[in-house]
Amino acid sequence: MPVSVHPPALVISGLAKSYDRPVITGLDLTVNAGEFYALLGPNGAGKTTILRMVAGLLQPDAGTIAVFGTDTARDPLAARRVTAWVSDEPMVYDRLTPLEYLEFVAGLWQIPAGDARRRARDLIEWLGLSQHADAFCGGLSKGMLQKVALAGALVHDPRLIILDEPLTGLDAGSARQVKDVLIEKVRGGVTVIMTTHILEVAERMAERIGVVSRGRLVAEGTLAELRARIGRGNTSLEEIFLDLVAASPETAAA
Ligand SMILES: Nc1ncnc2c1ncn2[C@@H]1O[C@H](COP(=O)(O)OP(=O)(O)OP(=O)(O)O)[C@@H](O)[C@H]1O
Repeated sequence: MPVSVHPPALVISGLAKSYDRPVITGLDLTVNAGEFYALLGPNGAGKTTILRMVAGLLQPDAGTIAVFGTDTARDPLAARRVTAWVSDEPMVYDRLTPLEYLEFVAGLWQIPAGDARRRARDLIEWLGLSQHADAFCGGLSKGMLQKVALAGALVHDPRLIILDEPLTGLDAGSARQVKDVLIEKVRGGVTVIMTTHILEVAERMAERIGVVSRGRLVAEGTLAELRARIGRGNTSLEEIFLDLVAASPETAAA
């Protein structure tokens, strides 16, 4: 099948994954290029499992995932080259400074040393880490490490950024910096998909919102579309979210 000139950033079809029981059960999801998309859902709904499969860290049992038209099973490296994955558990090397860590990651992507140093310095400044650029990561707070991990994920200039709960544990200032970086990226044409339990963040930042319940997408749309779907005007996202999850057949079956 020929690949379209402007494929969506992400197309998931019929995705399924079981652990000791089915967790993702036939998920279809499309995110357009350049979109800011928020994935919401109750604890255990399967959001992290979905994103880990998109990032190539977990093998689906069934279904396909295409990133900018590239099937992640057929050409995982090409898909990873354009994707950034930011886990909710930042993992960086304790005995490296943020600057060294970013240069190391850039090296893995075979970015020339001079270029790597420039990108690393820019990201460190952008995320307000300049004061800590030369301290060992092992001595940084969790919030700072989250920002270092985010910088590490951005160093190869990905076109799709996938983040799992990127704002949890960040103070107001750091959360602002991370939000600004993501908004700036979307303005530059990058696609951002993130999970969040902070509904206000989804409401303010995301162009479209997907609600996952028990491994399925139970609703999707702009805030206005979700409001219209539950038939109530001027309702908060929190109320919409609770209504949608409660009304989903998966919840009713449970
Ligand atoms: N490695 C694993 N082995 C067995 N079960 C798992 C594993 N990882 C996740 N699960 C189960 O899969 C389900 C979905 O988990 P997942 O972490 O994807 O949900 P989530 O929507 O990201 O939840 P949260 O909002 O709490 O982070 C949960 O019931 C979880 O216990």
